[in-house]
Amino acid sequence: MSNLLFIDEKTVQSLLDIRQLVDIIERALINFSIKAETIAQPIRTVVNIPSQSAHFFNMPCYSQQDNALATKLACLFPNNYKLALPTIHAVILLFDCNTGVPQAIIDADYVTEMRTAAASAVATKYLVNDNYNILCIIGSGAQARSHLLVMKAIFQFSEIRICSRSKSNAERLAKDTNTHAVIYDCVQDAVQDADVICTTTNTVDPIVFEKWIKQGAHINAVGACTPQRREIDGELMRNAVVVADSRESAKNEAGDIILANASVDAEIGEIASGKVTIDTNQTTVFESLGLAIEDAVCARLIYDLYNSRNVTTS
Ligand SMILES: NC(=O)C1=CN([C@@H]2O[C@H](COP(=O)(O)OP(=O)(O)OC[C@H]3O[C@@H](n4cnc5c(N)ncnc54)[C@H](O)[C@@H]3O)[C@@H](O)[C@H]2O)C=CC1
Ligand SMILES: O=C(O)C1=NCCCC1
Repeated sequence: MSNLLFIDEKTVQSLLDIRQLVDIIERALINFSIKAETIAQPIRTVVNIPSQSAHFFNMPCYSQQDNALATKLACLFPNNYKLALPTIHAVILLFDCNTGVPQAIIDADYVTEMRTAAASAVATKYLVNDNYNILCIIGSGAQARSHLLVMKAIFQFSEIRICSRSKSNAERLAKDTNTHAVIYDCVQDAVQDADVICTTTNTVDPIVFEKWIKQGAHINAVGACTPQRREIDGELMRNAVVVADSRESAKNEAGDIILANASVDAEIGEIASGKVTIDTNQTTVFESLGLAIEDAVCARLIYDLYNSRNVTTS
């Protein structure tokens, strides 16, 4: 194991380009949905830590065409905000596909933030109504930040709204990301007439309701990744066109779907590949659970770029 690399967060940040990231995530989502035989990705295991309302995820994946064999280990500790610590900490372990030799341990906090936003960008590309104007980000944490950065880089919105329970956090996020944003602390007001809504919160109970949103809006529902949590109200989930990153993950992990008794109409990879077509005049929800393949392709890209550029920033 003498060549095992550790690639730190700063180096990861210097290597990843948003457009390239969105492209590889789109390819990964397509392969996941239509070339399933070349990918091995069991449903992730989740170890619960009840004393902290926390979860420890193990997310393994092998993708033949991406030359990627990796697992991500991620901790979700929602109470960390009390300690001014990030809620999610993650590392990816990358292995050589031919020999099983470990190649790298990669700090995956930034990867988790950006690849999730990239998946939302792919969903938005295929599900948003052509005449979109207003983006509304709900939440002001790590995912809110990455979603703002990626959405701004990929789409042209005429108005950006950030909604957070604390207006000062939303203002800070706008300042940090150099975003001219309208700030809200009321979700009902913030989502009114919005064309794209990204929910990026740790809430347990629904915060977005059908009667508040515009018919034909597109929602990237990112925050509710366990069967007990939901961000989107049941009526909206049952009436909208629901697109998931993975049907199997949705069935096992998505509180928004399980608790609403809603169904998944398609996987985003099926739509991006052209296998399934969706009428974008309908209200759509992209239910994002987060897939190990997204992390595996990022890890391979980061490792290859690191070696080709021989970057050392630390
Ligand atoms: N779909 C995916 O692939 C991924 C999903 N996630 C999920 O995204 C969520 C957010 O993650 P981070 O941004 O890293 O967390 P964070 O802790 O940095 O941000 C969470 C935000 O939610 C807000 N919030 C919490 N409860 C709320 C409520 N009841 N109403 C309104 N806002 C509320 C907080 O104020 C904060 O702004 C987590 O629940 C996590 O499980 C995280 C990574 C990947
Ligand atoms: O997909 C991921 O990565 C995560 N999803 C749920 C929360 C922890 C990280």
